[in-house]
Amino acid sequence: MDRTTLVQFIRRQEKMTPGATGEFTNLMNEVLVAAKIVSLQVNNAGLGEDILGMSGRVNVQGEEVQKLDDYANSIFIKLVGESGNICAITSEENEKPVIIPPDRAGKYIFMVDPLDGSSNIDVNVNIGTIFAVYRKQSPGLEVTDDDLLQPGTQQVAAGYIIYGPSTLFVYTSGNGVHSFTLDPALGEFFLSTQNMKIPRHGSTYSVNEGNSQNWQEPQKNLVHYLKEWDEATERPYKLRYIGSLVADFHRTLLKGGIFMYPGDKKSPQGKLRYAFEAAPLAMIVENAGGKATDGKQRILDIRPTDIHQRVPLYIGSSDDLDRAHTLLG
Ligand SMILES: O=P(O)(O)OC[C@H]1O[C@](O)(COP(=O)(O)O)[C@@H](O)[C@@H]1O
Ligand SMILES: [Mg+2]
Ligand SMILES: [Mg+2]
Repeated sequence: MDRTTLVQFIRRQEKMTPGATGEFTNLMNEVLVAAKIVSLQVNNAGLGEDILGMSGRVNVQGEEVQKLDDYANSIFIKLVGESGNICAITSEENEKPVIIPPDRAGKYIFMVDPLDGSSNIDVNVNIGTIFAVYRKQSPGLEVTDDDLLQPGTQQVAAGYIIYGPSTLFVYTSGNGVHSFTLDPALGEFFLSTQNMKIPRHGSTYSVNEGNSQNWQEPQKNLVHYLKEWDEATERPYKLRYIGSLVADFHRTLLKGGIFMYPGDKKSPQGKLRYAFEAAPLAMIVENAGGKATDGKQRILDIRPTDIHQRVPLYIGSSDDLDRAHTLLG
């Protein structure tokens, strides 16, 4: 393993940006410290402090909040919010944006799904954090919708952390996708893979087939096609579905294939959130040579109208996405 640390790597990349002031590196340093703290808690969940189970709260999404959701949310908001580089934070767990007082604010905006894969917290299956960084767009000190509701193309950086057998930090700032592994003994993330590229096509599809009775016909036809035997077009695909977006996406990034969370008759916009899940992963997959759409349009081109907007998500290998779009019509 390369002994380049995550901060060294980010500082080196930022230095290549004309006029860079080091603020971005400072911000990312707070993100990775928050990730280390959450990783410690996740890896020791069940030991000592009672961090498992429900918090008794229901969030703006109408979902029961687990204690680890709340814990991760508080850690990222506190550390990133106090970095001095942020003017606002939006979180899947907070109905309203957290606005930083102007005397302690900076030029970036941080958007976060602090704990992704909540249904897997108490069964010791991979969970994670997904985040995005934007620049403040509006002039002056006030934070406006122009700052909070930006299309994914405006992301300065995006990344995710996977907490599990090893804690991985995967990240892009538009110059390739790079992964870092946490050395728990040293408490440091070290570079493990530079310039990750997703295979042009894979052999797995990833979707919750339990929802199939609510799918529209084109979605049903697509999954039926993927499951049919046809050696000439390398089918059938194998089904792999963990129920943690970060883990299903990470496998797709490494092995190729397609992950889908479609809209359906009950939830036309699907389940996943644009700002905290779809847009960050879309920036990553495109920087790795893959594609991400809502079944029709490029995810990154969508301008959200609400910070908690949901969007159908099709993401993965370029050939598999092209095949899906042909069948979805
Ligand atoms: O249980 P379902 O409907 O298949 O949904 C699974 C999806 O829900 C999620 O857990 C939603 O994310 P949160 O856990 O952050 O709410 C994704 O990680 C996962 O892909
Ligand atoms: Mg999530
Ligand atoms: Mg979450």
